[in-house]
Amino acid sequence: MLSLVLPKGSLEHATLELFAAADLAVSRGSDRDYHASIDDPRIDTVRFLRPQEIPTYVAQQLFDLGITGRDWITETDADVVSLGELEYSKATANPVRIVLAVPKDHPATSGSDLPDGVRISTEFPEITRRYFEKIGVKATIIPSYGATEAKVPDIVDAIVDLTETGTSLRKHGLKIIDILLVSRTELITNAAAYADPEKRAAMEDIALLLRGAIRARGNVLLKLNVPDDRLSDVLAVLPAMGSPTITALASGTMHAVESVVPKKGVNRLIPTLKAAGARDILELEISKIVE
Ligand SMILES: Nc1ncnc2c1ncn2[C@@H]1O[C@H](COP(=O)(O)OP(=O)(O)OP(=O)(O)O)[C@@H](O)[C@H]1O
Ligand SMILES: O=P(O)(O)OC[C@H]1O[C@H](OP(=O)(O)OP(=O)(O)O)[C@H](O)[C@@H]1O
Repeated sequence: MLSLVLPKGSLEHATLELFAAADLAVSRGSDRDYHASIDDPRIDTVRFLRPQEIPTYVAQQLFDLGITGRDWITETDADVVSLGELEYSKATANPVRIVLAVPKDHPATSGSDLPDGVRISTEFPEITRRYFEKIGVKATIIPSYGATEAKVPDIVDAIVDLTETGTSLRKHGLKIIDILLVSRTELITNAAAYADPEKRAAMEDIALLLRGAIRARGNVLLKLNVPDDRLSDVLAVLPAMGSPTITALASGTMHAVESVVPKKGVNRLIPTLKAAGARDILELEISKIVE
């Protein structure tokens, strides 16, 4: 029923991992195969394309559903309907930022400190044009096709580029003087597909599975038994997503406790729970959390 377009390039690997975790594993002949499939009756076709082009093709109804960055939706100004953000980037769960950067020793501390005629290299000429128009600086915008950081200071004075971890900017001795956009990965559709009740229901199912898989990341389920007289001590040290589930056991004077907790720190939490009186502690992986 749905035609789906996924991003090739920076987001490709993380997208494939997410779809597998959401029980929507993508099958294709090789990583050079731009046609793929998902063994799910809600998804008829799967294509891989560059994220820059995805908003336009989704807006033109060539695809019902797509994944791309907010940066390219803004740059292309495509008429798409967002089904919400998905918390992942190339390397982390954090958003990326489109920033204005200059060499570390440059006196400018914001975009408006730059003089008219300043030369800017960028892969985002529209976002850059709108920004300089807004701050009233007449910049010369030079489109870049990659390796943008390497062009300062001899080819251009400053760059507008994407940063996630900041590694590339640091490596090239650049400092950020303004943030033009904070961009997350998004699930997008068009008004026609969104207005079709069957397609909309299918897209909402897919969104729910993807979000459930993201929400589960970094969490585990702890199950433990606690003697009644130690219950308050154990609950005092047990973090919980919401509140823990507590069930009286059929025999004796014990309660069973279940709680979703962050994986980070569980190596300290388990001994602390044991010291507080917990027994029979199980740590289980979680594939999805749908609240
Ligand atoms: N660390 C990252 N570096 C680059 N893009 C990232 C990163 N994390 C997330 N993204 C997102 O991935 C998309 C990358 O799109 P784009 O087409 O510019 O790059 P690409 O296809 O990965 O190719 P290239 O790396 O050659 O620029 C953007 O929407 C961007 O916001
Ligand atoms: O802040 P960081 O974590 O270092 O990530 C950001 C860098 O990653 C991307 O470059 P990419 O490697 O895709 O090459 P490109 O410059 O040729 O697009 C982007 O254009 C930045 O240069």
